[in-house]
This record gives sequence, structure tokens and C-alpha cells, in this order.
Amino acid sequence: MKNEILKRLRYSLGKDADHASVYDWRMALSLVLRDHMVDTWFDSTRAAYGTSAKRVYYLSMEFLIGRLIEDMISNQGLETEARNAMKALGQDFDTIVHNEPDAALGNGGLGRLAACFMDSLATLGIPAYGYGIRYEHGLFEQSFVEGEQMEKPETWLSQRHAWEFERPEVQYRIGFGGHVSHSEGRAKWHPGDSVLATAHDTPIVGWKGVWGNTLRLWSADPVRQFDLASFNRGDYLAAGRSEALARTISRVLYPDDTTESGKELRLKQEYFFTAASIMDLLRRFLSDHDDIRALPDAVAIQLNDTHPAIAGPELVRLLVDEHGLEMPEAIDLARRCLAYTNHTLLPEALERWHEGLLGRILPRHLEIIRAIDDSHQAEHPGSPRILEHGDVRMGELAFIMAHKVNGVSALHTELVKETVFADLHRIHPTRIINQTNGITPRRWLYGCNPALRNLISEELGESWVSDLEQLSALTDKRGDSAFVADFHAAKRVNKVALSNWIGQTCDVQIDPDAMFDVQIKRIHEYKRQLMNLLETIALWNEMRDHPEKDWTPRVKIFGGKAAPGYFMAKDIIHLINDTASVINADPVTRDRLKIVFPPNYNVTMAERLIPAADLSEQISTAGKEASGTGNMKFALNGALTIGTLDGANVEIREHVGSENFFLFGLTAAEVMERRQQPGFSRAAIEASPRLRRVLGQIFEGRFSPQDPHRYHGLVGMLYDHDHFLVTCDFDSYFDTQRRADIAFQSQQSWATMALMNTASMGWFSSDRTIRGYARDIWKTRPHGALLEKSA
Ligand SMILES: [N-]=[N+]=N[C@]1([C@H](N)O)O[C@H](CO)[C@@H](O)[C@H](O)[C@H]1O
Repeated sequence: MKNEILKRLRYSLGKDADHASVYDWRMALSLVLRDHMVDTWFDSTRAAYGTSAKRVYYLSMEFLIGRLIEDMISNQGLETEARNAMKALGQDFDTIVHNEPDAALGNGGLGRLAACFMDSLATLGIPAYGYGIRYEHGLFEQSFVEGEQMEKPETWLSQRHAWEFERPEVQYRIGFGGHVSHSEGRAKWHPGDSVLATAHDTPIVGWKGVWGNTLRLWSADPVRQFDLASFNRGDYLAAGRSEALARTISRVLYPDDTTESGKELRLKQEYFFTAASIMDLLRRFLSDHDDIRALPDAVAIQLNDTHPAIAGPELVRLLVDEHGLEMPEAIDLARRCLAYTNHTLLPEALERWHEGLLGRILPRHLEIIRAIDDSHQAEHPGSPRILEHGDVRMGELAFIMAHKVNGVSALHTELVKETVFADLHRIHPTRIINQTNGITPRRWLYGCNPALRNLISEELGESWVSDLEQLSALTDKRGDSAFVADFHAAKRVNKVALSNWIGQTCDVQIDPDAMFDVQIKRIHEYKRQLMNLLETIALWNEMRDHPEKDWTPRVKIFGGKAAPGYFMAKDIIHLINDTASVINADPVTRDRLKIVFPPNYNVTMAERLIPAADLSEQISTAGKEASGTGNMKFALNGALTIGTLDGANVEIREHVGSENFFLFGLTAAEVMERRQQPGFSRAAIEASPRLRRVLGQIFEGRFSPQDPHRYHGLVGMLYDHDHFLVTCDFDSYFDTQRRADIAFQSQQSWATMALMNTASMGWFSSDRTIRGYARDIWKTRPHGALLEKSA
């Protein structure tokens, strides 16, 4: 591999070893790794074509990939070789690997789930394509100025992206606007404007490099590059106008997590990638099929939330307007290909487009949506409509055009049946099923936690990496004090590494033997970072009131971005940083309590923080977090969860055992009930002197002396609009944290509980999740070629 790298350095980077930069070495190594996987990728693609295998198409506006270099190394079993080669070339392997920028093409859980799914689809050898947008700028870069979040454009493409192959020959013209003509019962759309969608392919090779799938991301390019006439007239802006307008479509990811943007450009982005993807999969199907009616046997299309829900009308449009099918048959055929995953119950996240806007941008699609709505109404009179009060409801459209709809955790799926789609569920009682989320163990244990993976592999061998439920064998080690001590030691290795990193990047000194209490996720009121902070201030008060007590030292680690327009979330970030600067400077509690909030939380930072965590904060208001996936990553890496009965926390607690989980708080049903009680938050605050004291301190500006009124709004919200019941769960949360304090003081029993978490998390592998989708929704299975290979 050493010589391969030198060859690539010379002929692809045009550099020799003496003049090579870290970037050059990283690119040379990456191109060599890419060379290694192209054959598998080609073989898999050929095998799938050769047998007309059924293909899965995963349509997602987000793929939160992070860095790919470690995946490309470990999935091909090339780590030792790569490390030795870089060493022989006098380069530090970790420095080279860390030079790759994150591909931050997503906001949070939904985007990361799509990335984990791609790894599992390839590892299981299920022929599949991921379809999305090649955003020029991913999720914004976060920095803090005086504790406030600042956003800068993210620039992952300012450098060459090592893993993709541009496909200029794979290009589709995507129309917008215009009008529809009707003659002899046939309709024809005449777009007023159009852009080109160009494919960029990234090979996704699975564990042990036995199968390769494709992630195809579309970039928007102008139909007409450059307007020479305007240029010659000196109107340079006009000359580049069409190009700029076209590129705007794939320019940047909308930074809203679980909130719809409602912006016209966002609708264009959704239609742009969905239409290109549907045209592309139809071309592939027609390349080895003559009868369009066989489509559902060869194609399974999964909609990752409602963002690609226009896929239904787009497929019907092509089947009717270009393939001549009658509307009813086209609707039925499309439905048999489509399935939809719902990821949230939050009303503000359910996409609704104004009929006027959608009709102007997509006039033919609005006609088809009306036809779909009318045909469903005709079949089920009185059923919910897609078109309502001048809005096109994308959830209803996705539901009605799907043969299967799934929630992402058992509790969430039940709530989907009881709330957002209750009426449609009554009409289609077998359509909604559950597929509890999962995470890839390749990245989220094998890759990010070498200390723990080595300990596990010494014990079990390596087959657990693609069969994670083998971890359950470790439950037998809970009585083995030597093994439990080794398990604890592995955690400590990660905590020391993180302490050093935090010392360097945040200039905060932390004690690796303190409890590392971590809450990392998007900042959102329902995730209740605020309650965590209120508990931290209450603990600080008690430590100051009773310094004589034997307090368990804690480090509170926060990480997460707020959507730029989400002011309450930005206030919460500001308050966390303001509180940190006061508490971290307090000589009384300095060695017992620290708050750390590293800026710009992303996938790579999660891989650094999760292996070092002792306590995982999963404290959302019950009924609000559809699943969560961070919760799974923490438990798999031996952190104990403090959490509510929400989302996948419920199933995690069932698997790890209630004795290995710190449960607190109201249930989803109790939340609904408490909300009906007028003044419930004031009552809760009155009943809690501890909470009242903390709110008083914040209100008086104890943490913002330079701007005492800064948090009047926030405290006022808790008194009168505590929609997420922070006040009602505070005391039980505080008491449960004190239980965790006591538990942590017994190192051996804490390590045993942590071991039981790791050992019991096998079911939460995204391999299990994908097997569920393949069995219950896509009706597909690993490709025969793989079965022959693994036989
Ligand atoms: N959008 N959305 N939904 C989410 C996350 N915010 O991305 O999807 C994630 C993936 O399904 C869930 O784990 C999480 O609970 C849910 O809120």
C-alpha cells in the first residue's frame, strides 16, 4: 500500500513526498482505498443487473455521513495496512484521517439514520441506491461569540471530495412552473423554467467489503451555462444569472430539524432530487424490463419523511403522461412501489404547502394530487383529505400513496396511529407498522471506540460486528471482576483522551474520574437541554450550601446546534454558556462541577464524545422524541441512560433492564393529562423551592450580570408557557440524578451496569432494522451473489 500511495501522490496529486501536505497525503491514501473498493462495487452492480434483482431506493433530503475515510478503511479490513503504510511514509495516521472534513449533509437523527441504513444495506448485500442532494454547503458551522451561537457557511467542497465519481452522462432536465395543456384526454406539462440534475456517485461498501451499493447525490446545473450576449453587453450579472439561479437549488441544506421551512426554494429542492431520482430508477428499470406493470416487483421506494412525498404524484405523472396508463392504474402501481417513514409528531414539522405555491411551481402535480385525493375520497368517503384549507398536506399525501407507513419506535408508532394519522389508520388498519430505528455498529462501536472493541473482540472474536446480538454473551461476564475492571479501564482510556481534547479545544480542565454526563443533540425545547441546565444550577447551589458533603464530581457536557431562526433555542445555548462561565470559575465547586459546551457539534465530535460518556441524557418530554438514536449509541458504548419513557428509550430500558437505567418523569399519557390542568407550571414551581430558587437566580441575571434582563423571556415562558413540562419533571429528574450520583460512587457496580448496557444493545443494530424493512416493507433480501460468497 505504501507504493500505491506514493503512486497516487505523484500521478493524481502531482506531488512528491518531500512537498506533500497533510491534505495531499490524505487524498493519496483515500484514492488508494477507493481503488480497492471499485471492483467490489462494479461486481455488485453487475450482479444486480445480471439477475434483475429487486432494488431498494432510499430517497432522503439528508445523508449525515460525517467522515468516510474510517469506514472505507475498516469495512475493507485495511486498518493495519494503512497505519503501517503511513508510518513507513513518516506520516501520523490519525492526523491524516482527521484532515477529512465531515460531509454534514443533514441536520440530525433523520439524516444520520439514512447514513447508517446505507452501511447496513451494503453489509447485508441488499441491492440499493441512496438518492439525495449534493449540497455545496452542508449544515452551518457553529461558533460562539460571547456565548451566543454564530453561523458560518460550511465548506466541505472547498477541497476535492475524495470518494465521489461525477457522472456527467447521468443528467436529467427538471422542470418548474409553466402550464399544463390538455387535448384528447391527455395532459402535457410545459415547464416555464428548468435546471439539470447531474449525478455524483459515492460507492458504499459494507463490512468485510463483500457488497457495494451507490449513494447518488444530485447537483443542480444550468441548462444554459452562460449568456454571452449579456456579457458582451457588459451586463455581467445577467450573463451569470441562469447559472446562479440553477445552482441555488443545490447550494445549501436548510438547517431546520423537525420544523418545516415552508420556503419556495425548499419545495424546489424536494421536487428537484425526487424527480431526478424517479426518472433515474425508471430508466434503470426500463433498461432490463419491457412491461412497466412489473415495476413493483423490481422497485421498492422508501420516503425518508415527507420531504420526498412528491414522488407519488411524480411517478403517476410519468406513468400517465409518458407511459399512457390510466390514472387509477397508475396510482395503484405507484402505491405498490412506495413506502413512507414518519419521524415526528410535532405539528410544526408536518409539511403543508400552500395550494397556490405548489400549483405555481408544479401545476401538473397539483392536478394529479387532486385526482389522488378524489379517488381516495371516492373509495373512502369522509376520509381525511390531502387538500385542506388551501394547503397540500404532505403527510396525508405520503400516507395515501404508500402501501406501508412506519414509525421509528414502538411508542412512536402507537402514537402515530392514535394522533396524526388516527383517521387514516382506522381506514387502513394494516398500513402502519413499526420499524424501531438502529445504528451501524461499524461506525458507532468498532470505529469510534477501539479500546472497547478490542476488549470485546478478545472475548468474542469479530463476528459481532455484523451480528451484534452476539454481544449478549457478555452478560455472562458481569460476575467476572477482572473483565468488569477491563471494561471500566477501556472507558477510562476514552475519558482521558476526551479530557485532553477538551483541555486543548475548550480550555477547560476536567477530571477524567468525574462522572461525564453528556447531552449531545440538536437544541430544541422538547429535548429539554434547559431542564438539564436548571438541574445543574440546583446541584451547584446544593454543593455551595453543603461543601462538607461527599459530592460525586460531575462534568456536564453539552453539544448541539440551534436552527438559525429558532430564538428560544439560541437563548438556551446562551444561558448554558453564561452559566458555564460562572460555575467553572467558582473556587468552591471548581473540582466538583464543570460545564463544557464545545462548539460545532457534528458526527466526528459525537464519535469522540460518546465512547467517553458515563451518563447519557435522554430527557425529552414523553411523547415528543419519535425515537432518538444517540440514546442507542451511548448505551452500546457503555453509558447509563437517564431518561423518560419516550421514543426508543422505552425499548432500550426493556433490553438493558430497568435496574440498569435511570428512569424518571411523566409518561406520554400523563403529559397529555397534565397539560389540560390550567396553571400546571406555576403549580409545579410553587411546589419546588429548589426550582423556584434557580429560576430566581436566572431571572435576576446571576449568570448575565452584564445584562440582568437577558433571560426574563425564558423564565417567563417556564412560568406561563411551559409546553414541554420542564417544571413538572424537574424534581423527579433532580432526585434521579442524585440516585445516579450514589450509584457512580461504586465503580465496580457502575461498570457492571454499563457492561450490561453494552451487552444488551445488539438488537439496536441498523442491520436488524434494515432486515425488518426488507421483510415487512420492501419484500427483498440479500443478493444471491452475496449468499454464494458467504456460503
Ligand atoms: N425529523 N425528524 N425526526 C427525528 C430527528 N429529529 O431527526 O428523526 C430521528 C430518526 O428517526 C428520530 O430518532 C428523532 O426522534 C426525530 O426527532
